[in-house]
Order: sequence, then structure tokens, then C-alpha cells
Amino acid sequence: MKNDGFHIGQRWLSNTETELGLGAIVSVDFRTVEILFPATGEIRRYAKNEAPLTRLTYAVGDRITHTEEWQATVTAVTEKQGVLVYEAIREDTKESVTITEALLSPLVQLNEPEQRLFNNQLDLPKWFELRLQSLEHDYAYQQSSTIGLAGARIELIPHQLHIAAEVGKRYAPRVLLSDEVGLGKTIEAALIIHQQLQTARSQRVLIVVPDSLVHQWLVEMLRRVNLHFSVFDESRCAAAFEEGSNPFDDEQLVLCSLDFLVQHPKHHQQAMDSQWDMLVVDEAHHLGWSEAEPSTEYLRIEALAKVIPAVLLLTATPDQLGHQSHFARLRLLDPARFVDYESFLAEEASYAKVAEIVTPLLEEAPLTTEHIAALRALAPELLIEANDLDTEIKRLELAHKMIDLHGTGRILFRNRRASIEGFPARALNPHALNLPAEYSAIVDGADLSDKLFPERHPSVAEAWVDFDPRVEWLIEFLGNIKPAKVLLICASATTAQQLAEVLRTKTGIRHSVFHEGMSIVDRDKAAHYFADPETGAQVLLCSEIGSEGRNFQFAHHLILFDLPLTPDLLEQRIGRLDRIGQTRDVQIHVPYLTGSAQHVLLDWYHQGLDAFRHTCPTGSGVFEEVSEALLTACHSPADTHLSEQLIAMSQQVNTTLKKQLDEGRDRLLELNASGIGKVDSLLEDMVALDTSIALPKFMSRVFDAIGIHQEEKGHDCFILTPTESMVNHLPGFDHEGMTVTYRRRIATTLEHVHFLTWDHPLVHSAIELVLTEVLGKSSVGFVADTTQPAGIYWLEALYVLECSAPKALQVGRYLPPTPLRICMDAKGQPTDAQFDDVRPTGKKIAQQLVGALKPQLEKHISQATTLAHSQANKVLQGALVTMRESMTEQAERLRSLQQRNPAVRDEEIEFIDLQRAALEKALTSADVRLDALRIVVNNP
Ligand SMILES: Nc1ncnc2c1ncn2[C@@H]1O[C@H](COP(=O)(O)OP(=O)(O)OP(=O)(O)O)[C@@H](O)[C@H]1O
Repeated sequence: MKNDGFHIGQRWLSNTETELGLGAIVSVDFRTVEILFPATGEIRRYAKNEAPLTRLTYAVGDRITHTEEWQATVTAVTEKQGVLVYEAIREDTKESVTITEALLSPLVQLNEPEQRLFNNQLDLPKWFELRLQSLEHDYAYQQSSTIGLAGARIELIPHQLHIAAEVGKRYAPRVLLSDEVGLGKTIEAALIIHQQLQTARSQRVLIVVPDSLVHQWLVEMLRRVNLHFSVFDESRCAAAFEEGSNPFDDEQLVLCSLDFLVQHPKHHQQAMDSQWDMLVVDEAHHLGWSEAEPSTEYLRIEALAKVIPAVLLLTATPDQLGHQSHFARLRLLDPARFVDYESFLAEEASYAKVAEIVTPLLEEAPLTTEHIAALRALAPELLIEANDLDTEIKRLELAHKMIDLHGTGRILFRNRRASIEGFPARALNPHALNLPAEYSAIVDGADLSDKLFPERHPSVAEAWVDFDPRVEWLIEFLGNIKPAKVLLICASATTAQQLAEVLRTKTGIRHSVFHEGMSIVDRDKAAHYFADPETGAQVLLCSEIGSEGRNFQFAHHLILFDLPLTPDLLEQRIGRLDRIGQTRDVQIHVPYLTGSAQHVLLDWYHQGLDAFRHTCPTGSGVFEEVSEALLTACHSPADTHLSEQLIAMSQQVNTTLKKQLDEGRDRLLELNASGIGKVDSLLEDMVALDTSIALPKFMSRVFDAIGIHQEEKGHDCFILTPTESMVNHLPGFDHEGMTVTYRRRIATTLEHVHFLTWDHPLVHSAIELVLTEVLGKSSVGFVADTTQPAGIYWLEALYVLECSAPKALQVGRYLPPTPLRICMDAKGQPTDAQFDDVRPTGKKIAQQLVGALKPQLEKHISQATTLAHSQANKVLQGALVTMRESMTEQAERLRSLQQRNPAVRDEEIEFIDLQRAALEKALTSADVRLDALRIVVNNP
């Protein structure tokens, strides 16, 4: 619209102070114009011929906002005495209205790049780069193999990364993480949760752990992956229950104890009623099950697992409560795959055969006709064709399918120490002591518990500490070994407390206790006191609850004051010290009373299973086979013949079971986990990210642009503080100042330092800030290219291909917001020119340039938009292909399973088909939006 001068009532924008909003002319005289900016209440007076103002005019189809804050769409524009009058349709009431420009809202902000460009709302050219880089980095991040993994404050340990990457990228993963004790299941779970959250595959996570591990999990989640979980217990839930609201609905990330859910059915129901994406259960061996008598623990978790799509169960000793319970947990994870215990046992018996058939698929040698026949016979439902085997990738895929359908499934992950290097050794130090006469009558009785733990018999309730030689041995041992830290584990809380009392009254040894009779807070205080390297306790006296999950690897001496009856529990106890992070050999001390039932156990573990010096993965299997002989030997410890028989039998069973495991289950797990080169490339990506300077460089520009001062502090650390010109509130930024590092090594040693990675919330909010600001949507800048004529110009147009869909569809896994940069030269030809150092031009020159080039620029923008659409179409087609492949694979797996198992319901397959249709619809509705424009002029 033609502008024939200033008139009262017209609306103008300031070119220099865009934050003033839309101004209204309040007076005009011969030489000056006065303008009021109602949004800020400020008045400016300018010389008419150089006023830095741009008239805001709308065209038919534009959306305008009235001072009363309703919106309308313009249908016609007329002018009366220099003031524009808009005919429009109100969006809310659909009425036709007439609005003079004086009634436009002063809070107008021009969002569209073209609108801003041609209304002189120009920003510094660096903001265009920041927008482009933010979009590009975010896109690369969404597509990266390291998403959710790179930002964890951990050492890069391959077996953990492999599992985390494999599981974390799945949609609603349901798996059993079953690494041997202390290999990092908690860390793996943290990585998976983090990855699922970062990719928006999950948003609400419920973690359930034993009482004694609540605090440790809370701290690990925060420390390792920056996730703040809320601890739920009776006190937190009771009040809300009274009010009738569901407290679980208030938080996204909740941590509670299994005991809490078992003790409080009403809170369990509340947890059931809240909608979770992921359930994590640690020490899942507590979920005991048998056909006749499933435990309450099992039933509570089973109920949750039925309504929560993703489930992670963690246990190092899946057979601890028997093999049936292990089966039940697998069935809980994948009811379609694991149908009944009998067929599971039969299937397990044929694992070795499956492994034998699958192995050649993973090798380069050609398959024989016998092999192909064997494959077909084993898996007739897969209808294997010769061309299913003609490339390495197809063979690998088939191998995994076979393992999934006929082997351990895709849901069981187990890393073994045997295949991981670098663990220190374990040494057994048995300390033989005489059986005191005071125990004679007790151990001669019929009760096995009395024989194993005579000190717990009521007749010696208080007195045993005075005559049991283990007590004196303990005092002497602690004195000799001082100041080395010692963890002592015994079966009962009373024993631990009584030993503590002796240490308190008879010695000056600093000690602490850890047992189920203490509150969670007191237990954590005790563990903390033990961990303190300077002034802490020398010894921590634990009941059995100290044998699970806790991290005590800073100590190198473990006293087993008594021995548990099952090998898995022994392994859990030793695992407190023998775990990742242990720097020395673990010394296991067993003070035992000669000729007692404990003596039998010691010999059995040591000679029958070699379970002290090495992890014994077959322990529970041997126990099931020889338990009768073991109990008989414990009942008659004096009969050395019984013990010898027991040991010989155990050795034999152990050898057989080990062979079966090696050839069967473990071989399959190994084949499944091998991933062939997968983890190597992931590790390379992680190391490349760790050493890349892209993030520090980008963040330093972002901090600079948004007004955060970054000062180098030494040790690869920086201090961030706000400057006076900080443009906006940045979520996650501490205005008191914060210390950050980009180095993993620093982050894993200095806990107070924030580890800035592409995963870090501060990096995300900085990117979001850049992209939600209008800054940078239009700009003009100079480059100095002496090889090109002066005055030549380019138009850079930045588009984003994006699609909106319900969050639950997680459409971002196929099509994250995708930036498309199109550059046009002055002749209207697309070019791949890139500009590194674009300088500001000064506002006035920029406006003149835009004014002069407007007709050409409009043409270039329309050409660029056509190009962007065609590029976007290619990207979209790629996304559709990937989505269809992945959905087809999921549906096919269920169809294959359905042929063997009628428990797979048609609805499950239909659900996948429905999802595919919804994704198809969402993806095809993806559209391209213009995000920013920059004019670059050569001015050498
Ligand atoms: N990648 C890692 N970087 C640094 N520390 C690690 C890493 N992995 C594990 N750890 C540390 O090693 C110890 C054992 O790890 P974690 O607790 O995850 O093992 P776990 O398998 O869950 O143990 P358990 O079988 O006893 O439950 C912990 O102290 C943990 O913090």
C-alpha cells in the first residue's frame, strides 16, 4: 500500500527498537512526527525525513489482533484520510467487523520471516546462523546413535553401551537386564530411561526397588543422567489419598519401594490408575512365582506390567527364587513368547541345538543344504527362502529372528564377567576357629537353622558374643588391618547389632550398622559414614539387606560372618565389593567354626562350586540338583564322608551344567548380544563426540548471543554467569553462576561440575530459546569475497519440514523437524554457497537494500519455497519407507509368534496396523514452513 506521509491514527513499527511494539502516530507537524508506543508507554519524536519507522500494513488473508485481544482475518482493505480500514471476519464469533488500524493491538509481533523482512524488522546476521545451527544440531541430535547415551556421566563401557543402545531405541522395550553382579545394570537402566525420555519414546517412568536401594537409585539417576525422580512413600501419598486425588499423577518420574506397593494396596491401585510409559523393577528376583502360589510381590508387579507398555526388570541372579520364577518373569515381559513352563523347559533343552544352527548364519562361510534344511525344520513358520540368506545383513536378521523365536528371545540380556576384561581377582581367606562347647547342645539338635546360626538360639541370646571365637577374631582382625575399610555381612539384623555393641563397648573401632530395622534415611547415613574416606567408619556391619545392590567397592575386604544357603545370595554378597570400580583384589574372609554346618557350606562353596574365587553362574542349578545332599551334610557336619560325596557330586553337576550353559543359553546370549561391529561403531561415535569441538563452539556462540558470560577456569571447566544484556530467561541456567565442562574425564571426577553435552537440559533450553525467539527470522549482512563482484547478493532461506501428530505416536523417530537451507543467487539460481563470516550492515543500509531489492527478493523467495517443497518430499518419502519397514517387521514377528502361540491376540496385530495407518497419515501431512531469511551482500 502506498505511503503518502504520516497521519494521526496510523500504526508504525520502530526499526531500531523492535521491542517497543506497534506505535500510533499522535502528532505530526511540518518537520517532526510523534509516536506513542502503548505496549511500553513510551513516546518518541523523530525528524520526519529520517524516522526509523516502518508502516505496518496488512493484506487480505492476513490475521490481525484487535486491542481487545481477539483475532480476525482480513477480507478487504480501504483507506480513509490516510488511515487504513480493515474489513475482517472475527475468528471467535465469525462476525464481519470493521477495524481501523488505530484499534490494532500494540502487542503485535511479526513472526513470519517475509513480514519481518519487508517491514524492516531486521536482526543481526549472526542470529540467522544461530537459528540454522540450532536446527541442524537438533536434527543431527534426534537422528544420532548416541542420543541419551552421550550425556550420561559415566565411563564408556562397551557392554553397557551396547545393551543400552539396543534396548533404548526400541519402542516400548520389555526386557530382563540380567548381567552378572556389579556389571552395571543400574547404569544400563539409567541409560535406557534417559534415551527413552530424550527421544520422547517415554515420558512417565515408575521405578520400583527394594527399600534399601531407594536412596542409591535416587542419587544415581541424578548424578549419572540428570534425572530428578520423586520418592513416593506412605507419608507422601496418604494426604493426597484422603483428598481423593492421585499423587502419582503429579509427577513424571517416580521412585518407590516394592515393599511400599506390597504393604499399601490402595497406593498400588493409585499407581495402576496413573498412566506410565515405563516400569523399572530392580532386584526382580524378589518376584517369586509358582503356579500354586505366586507371591504378592509378583502379583503387584505383574498387574503394573500389564498396563505399562515398557518394562525393565533387573536381576543378576534370575534363578535366585527358583527357575519357575525366572520363567514367570519372562512371561510377564512377553506373554506372547513365553507360554507355559513345560514348553519353556523343553525349549531351553534345545538351546544348544538352536545355537548350533544359528552360528553359521553369523559366519562368512556359505551355508550347506543340510543347514538350510535344519533351519527350515526348526522354524517352519519363517518360510525361509534361499534369497533370505544371500547377504550378510539378511543372515544376521534371520539369526536374530531365530534367537527371538526359538532361543532366549530378544528380551534377555546377560553380560558375563568371563567375557569382560579388567576385573580384579577374588581371594578366599578362611579362618578356622574352634566350635565352643556352649554351642554343643544347640548344634546337636534337629533344627537346621540352629546348626547354621547357633548364635541366634534363645539360650545364648545375649551371651554368645562372650564365647564365640569369631567375635574375638573380628576384633583382632579389624585392629590388624586398620585403617583398611571392611564390609561385614551376616544373615540377621540382631547379629549385626550385637556385634556393633561389642565393638562399641570393647574397642575404639569406628563402626556403623545397616539393617532392616533402621529407617531408610538412617541406613543411608550409615552407608555414607562408611564411605567417608577420612573420618568414616572402618567397618560396616550389615544384615542380609546389605548384600544387594549397594556400592561398597571402595572397600577391599569382605567378612562373611556366616554363609547363606544359596549360591546366588553368596554371589550377591561378594558383588558388593567385586563390581565395576573395584581397584584391588577382593579379599573374602570367612571365620568359621570347625566341624559346624557352616564348615560344610564353606567347603561346598569353595571346593564344590569354586564360588568364592569366581562367579558361579551355574550355582542355582547345582543347588537345585544337590540340595538334598547338601542339607543332609549340613545336618551331620561331623560325617566328612557325606561332605566329600556332596562335593564330588556338585563338581560333576557343575561341569555338566556349565557345558550346557556354554553351548546353549550363554552361547545364544552371546550371539544375540554380539551385534557384530555394532558396538564398535557406537563407541567410535561416542569418542568422536567427546573429542569434537562442535558443541563448545556452538554453545559459546549461543551464550554470547543470549548474554551469558563464559569464563575459562582451568581443568577444562568454564564458569557461566549472566550479563546485564542477557536476553531472556533460560530454563536450567543458574543465575548465581554455574561451572560446566565439556570433558567426560572431568565430569566423572568432579561431581559438582555440569557435564554439557547435546543431551544436557541447558543445551536443549538454549536451542529452544533461539528457535522460539523471533530474532534472526530476517536479517541482512555483508561478506567480503574478493573473487566475486561487489554488490552481488544471495538470498538464504531456511525452511523446516515438520509434522504435527499426537505425542503418543512418536512420529519424531521417523521424521524429526528437518531443516532445509536453500540459497538463491541474484539471478534466481539455486547455489550451494556457504557464508562463514557475515558482518552486520547497519540498520539503515539494510533497510535500503531490502527496499531496493524487494521485487527480486519476493521472486527468489517463491522459487526457494518451490525447491524446499521438492527437497522435503524426498525426505518425507525416506521417512515413510523407514516407518513402513519397521511397522511391517513388528507385525510380522507377531504373526510368526501367533502361528506357534494362540495367546497372541489378533488385536495386538491390529494395533500395529492401526499405528502404521496413523503414522502414515501424520507423516503425509508433514509440511514445510519458512523459518528465516537472510540477504547476504558482497562488500569486499
Ligand atoms: N560406566 C560406568 N562408569 C562409571 N561407573 C560405573 C559404570 N558402570 C558401573 N559403574 C559403577 O559400578 C558399580 C556397579 O554398577 P551398578 O550398580 O549399575 O551394577 P549392578 O549390575 O546394578 O549391580 P548389582 O548386581 O549389585 O545390582 C556402581 O558403583 C556404578 O556406579
